[in-house]
Formats: sequence, C-alpha cells, structure tokens
Amino acid sequence: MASTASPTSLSLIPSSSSSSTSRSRSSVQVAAAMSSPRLHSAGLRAPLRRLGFSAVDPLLSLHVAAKVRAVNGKGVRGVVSMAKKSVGDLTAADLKGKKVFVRADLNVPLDGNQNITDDTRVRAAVPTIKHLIGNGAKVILSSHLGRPKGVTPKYSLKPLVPRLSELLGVTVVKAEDCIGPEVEKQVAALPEGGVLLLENVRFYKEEEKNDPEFAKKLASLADLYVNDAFGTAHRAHASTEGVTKFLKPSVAGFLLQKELDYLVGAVSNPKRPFAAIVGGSKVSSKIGVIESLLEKCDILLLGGGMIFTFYKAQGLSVGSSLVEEDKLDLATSLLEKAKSKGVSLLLPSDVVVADKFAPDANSKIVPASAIPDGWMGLDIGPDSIKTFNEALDTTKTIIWNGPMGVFEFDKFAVGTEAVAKKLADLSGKGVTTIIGGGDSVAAVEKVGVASVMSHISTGGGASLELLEGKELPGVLALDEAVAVAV
Ligand SMILES: Nc1ncnc2c1ncn2[C@@H]1O[C@H](COP(=O)(O)OP(=O)(O)OP(=O)(O)O)[C@@H](O)[C@H]1O
Ligand SMILES: O=C(O)[C@H](O)COP(=O)(O)O
Repeated sequence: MASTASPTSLSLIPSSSSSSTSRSRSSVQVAAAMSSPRLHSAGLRAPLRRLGFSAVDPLLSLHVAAKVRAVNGKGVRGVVSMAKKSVGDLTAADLKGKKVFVRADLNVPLDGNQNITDDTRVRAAVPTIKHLIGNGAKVILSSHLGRPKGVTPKYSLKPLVPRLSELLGVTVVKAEDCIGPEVEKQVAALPEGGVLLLENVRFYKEEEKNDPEFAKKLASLADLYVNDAFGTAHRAHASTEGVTKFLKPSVAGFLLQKELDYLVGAVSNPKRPFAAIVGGSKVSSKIGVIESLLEKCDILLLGGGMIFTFYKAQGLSVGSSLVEEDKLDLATSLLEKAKSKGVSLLLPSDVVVADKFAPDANSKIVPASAIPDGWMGLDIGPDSIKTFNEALDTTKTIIWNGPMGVFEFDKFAVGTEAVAKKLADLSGKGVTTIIGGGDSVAAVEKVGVASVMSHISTGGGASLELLEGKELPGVLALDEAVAVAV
C-alpha cells in the first residue's frame, strides 16, 4: 500500500562520512523531512557540529529538513527541527472559523464528455482538506486545469465538484470566478467546515505571470494559506508563490509534504543498496536527473530511447534507433562519472528491434552489439530484464523515472511492464519503491500495481525538477518553522 506516513530522510552527513556506505541509515536517522532552503543561515551550524555533523547534503539544503533526529554510533545525540510549517501543525484553535486558501493541483484528465478519467490528484488532495474542515475551517479551494488562454469553458473546474463532494462527504459549492464581488459573497456565506471551489485560476493571465495585484486579490479572500499543489510547485505563479506574500501563515499541505519526503528525503537518505532506473525517450531531457542520481545511487539502470546514444558513444551500431548525435560526448562522460563514483551502471544487453515505428511492426530480439541496419530498438530484451531483475533483487530502495521502451505499443511494452511488476514484487518484500512521475506512473497503472508501490508522485515536471536537485518556488515560498533542541 502507498503509505501516508513520513519516511525518513537524510539531511545531515556525519563528519566522518566520505564513502557511500558510510551514508547508511545506521549512522543517521531522520524522523521527518520538509524544506529549509536557508538551512545554513538558520543558526544551525553550531548545534549540528555539536551533534557530530559537519556537512549538509547540498540537495537537502535546498529542499528538505524537518524534525531531524540525529543518531550516530553513540546513540541519540539530539533533535534538530527544521521544517516548513505544515498544515498538520494547525489545530482547531488555529483553524476554527478561519478562511483557508488551499491551492491544490486538480489538473486531471477529462474525456470528451467532461468526465474525470483519472481521479488520483483529486483523491490526493483530500487529506489536507479533510483536516481543515474537520477542524472547523472554511476552505477556499483553488486549482488550474489545463493551459487555457483566457476563459475557456472546457477548462472549467465544474466537473470536479461531484467527485470532490463525494470524497469529502460535504457538498462542495462552485464559484463562477476566482476573484471578485460574487466570490467574496460566497466566501462570506461559507459555513465552518464548508468548501468553496474557485473557478480555474488560469482563466486570468495574471496567474502565470505571478502578478502581485492578482495574488493580493486571491489572498484577500482568506486568513491563511495552504499549498498542497505538488504537481504545480515548480511554477512560480500567483496562486502557488505570489499569494504567500500576503497570507500568513503559509504552510505545506500533507500531499506536498509526502512528495518531498519521498522524492527528496528517501532519495537522499536511502536504505541501501539504492537503485535508480531511468528511461524515457531522450538522454537530453534526463541529464539533470541522471547526474543528480549518480551522486546518490549505488546502481543505475538505463532503458528507453536514450540507451542508443550510449551505445553509439561506445562505438556500437544502432541501426535507425533514436540517437542524439550531439549528446555522444555527454553519454561518455556520464559513463565515466558513474565509474568514478563507484556506481554500477547497467545498460541493456539485448534489445527488441522493429522494422518501423508502429504497433504492428515486425520485431526481433538482438544483442545490443548487433542491431541491424534499418531496424530500430523499441524495447529492452529478455536478457536485460533478467539482469535488471537480479540487480534490483539486491536493493532496498528503488526510484524509477521513464519507460524502458515504447510502452504505448503493446508489442514493445514488455520491458516496462516487467520493471513495474518487479517493483511491485519487491515493494511487497519491504523495498521502498518510488515512481517519479510521468510515463512510468502510467505504466504502473496499466499493469495494475500502483497501489502496492511505496510512493507514486502526482507531479510530472515537479518531480523531475526535484530529482534534478532544483528548487521548487511553491515550496520555497512557504513559512519555515525552525526550532533547535540539542
Ligand atoms: N526505444 C525508444 N525509442 C523511441 N521512443 C521511446 C523508446 N523508449 C521509450 N520511448 C518513449 O519515451 C517516451 C517517454 O519519454 P519521456 O522522456 O517523456 O519519459 P517520462 O519522463 O516518463 O515522461 P514525461 O515526460 O511524460 O514525464 C514514451 O512516449 C516512450 O514511447
Ligand atoms: O500536470 C502538471 O504537470 C501540472 O498540473 C502542471 O501543469 P503545467 O505543466 O501546465 O504547469
């Protein structure tokens, strides 16, 4: 089952640590994780030094750190608490009767009849809203849907109302706008425990421009702010970032917190061995992710269209497979980096090749070193699946981003589905399995194993940026709760 409990995360590296093995959880355990971009300036250096820690993981210094229980060989030495304020810290005393502006990511897929075809993001938004209404708050719920240019009826949030009402157990009221006098009246009429869903915030171009006046108008509706829109946290928009300048406190929702816990916390403080599986079409779109993961993982498995650039860089012929000619040097340098870091980087040993890019193409399995002219690799082969499975069997943490082949065509979905099944199997055996958004999520859902993974990210772009080690403006803007007890 996907757990809602916070996993651990490493934010501190013991002063004695230098090798990857010394970064094991036996040396440091961390009770929870959230963001603290100003870790270094938060007056924490001295207490950390007293705890025996001299360095801070660079990625985590940008994004993470909450209640950190530092444990080393000598036992518990103290507690360092560095957190973004969380909605979980707000009680009935803080919330009863208060108007709370909640930014969620309800950007769900709709079919031609405006029916929700995947309600994952709606379900993921529920714990935060329930906490708020359960404590007597009045929730003003905001989201974008799609990328409308101005008011566009097909991007209205109206189709969300029935499912939200059902999941929350309250009748959600829908506003026709997201600012203005009518909305203000509806807010004034909200009872304690009520939910008002604002219209698509991107109907105003000011949203994506992060216009301060627009942010101010949104903020004027409420007393405090909760950001739970992980999928949009990489956007500095008025409702994700601008609004925090006018609403205090501005705190993180449960979903945002959980995503950070896994995508930053568990990835930076993995139970080892830690494997990363990276696939997808192009190496150019995954450079940042691969480079960042090479700093942390013990095993890196590569699949998808990007492998042919690596093969070609090694002097192999790749037929008519996808290749990025301008990234050959980069592929070579990534291979060298893996070697120098002691990371075991596995490229598929065999591939499924096709005579055209089509679901009904003729196909055959060939060694990676023998791709015939005129044929293109569209999936990893059975030997590679076996080798990947054996490597994964040794691990305790796995993160996966990007399919192993053209999984949209059933004939070339075998490698991707095999990885999904293997992760499901290992998840059942206690391995932490994290699916980092995008097409790998679709693959896991297609195989029907989503519910057994430790964590499936609700963000595509946001999860990629986090895995690359980038800062998410929607997280950085939230209030910090810094306390130190040593
Ligand atoms: N061998 C291959 N040749 C060509 N395309 C491939 C190959 N293997 C995988 N792909 C394609 O890669 C695409 C996914 O790549 P992408 O880099 O977008 O991955 P992702 O990160 O999972 O997705 P997203 O960008 O949606 O988050 C899929 O559409 C898949 O068909
Ligand atoms: O679906 C997403 O990735 C998020 O909702 C963000 O949407 P955007 O890419 O249109 O900003």
